[in-house]
Amino acid sequence: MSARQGLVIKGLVKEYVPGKPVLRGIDLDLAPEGITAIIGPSGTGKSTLIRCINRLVEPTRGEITLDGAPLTGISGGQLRLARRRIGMVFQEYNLVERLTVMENVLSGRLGYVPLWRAWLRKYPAEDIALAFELLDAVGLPDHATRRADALSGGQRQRVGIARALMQRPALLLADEPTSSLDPKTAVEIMELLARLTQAANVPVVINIHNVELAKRFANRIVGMEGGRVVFDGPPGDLQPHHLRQIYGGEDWL
Ligand SMILES: Nc1ncnc2c1ncn2[C@@H]1O[C@H](COP(=O)(O)OP(=O)(O)OP(=O)(O)O)[C@@H](O)[C@H]1O
Repeated sequence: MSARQGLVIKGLVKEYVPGKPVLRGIDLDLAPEGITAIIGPSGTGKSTLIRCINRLVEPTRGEITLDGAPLTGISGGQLRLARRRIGMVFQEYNLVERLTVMENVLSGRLGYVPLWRAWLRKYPAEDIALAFELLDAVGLPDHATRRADALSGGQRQRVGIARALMQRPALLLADEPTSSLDPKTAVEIMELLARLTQAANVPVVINIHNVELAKRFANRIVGMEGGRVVFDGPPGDLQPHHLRQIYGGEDWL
């Protein structure tokens, strides 16, 4: 398949409980560049949507393709190959706490490196060079040998971003990457994510609660409510009436 067709989602439905859809038919066509922010109230299915894309959650119906290659309807080795092209940044970082920063970053290559090499910690020299480059890029050049559990939240998320980029992904998913961080660190992490993914030409789909951050950093906002997309457009088009529709009520506006 030719490269760079972006992420295409058609008729995506997810029912954790049969007959009770959480996602009720999502259609999205995302360009292979820029940041798309998914906003919406708690429980509306934002995480479910993100996790259907990399198949951490199994869609009930619908199709998803990345650069023309299917992400749905595949399993085993095919799914492993597809997944290694999708980086993921998590709210709670998901680092291996007792391992060093460097080992955590290198683990982004696990889908590419034979298991025996990973066990023996014999990563190819080019992977190690890239890991140092990324540690530098995320502002942690002197932290390679520190254990992950000795880092602050912001530093952990920097490692999480480096690990995701270590995959040389065709798509980066971020599930509330700033929700555990203080407001200043949250902005710094968003700036970093935006800068590095733009430099690497990697499109990002980010699930985010903070509407201001979404508007500041995303090129496109997808507003969800009740398992459906109710707004889809550039940040400048997102008006208070859309926010009322997405979040309900207006006392909070
Ligand atoms: N593994 C699961 N089994 C059953 N129900 C689930 C599961 N995961 C999520 N749900 C339900 O699906 C709905 C959507 O959850 P999801 O986490 O996708 O929403 P969200 O919009 O990301 O919420 P939040 O912003 O609070 O993270 C919720 O009602 C949730 O309880």
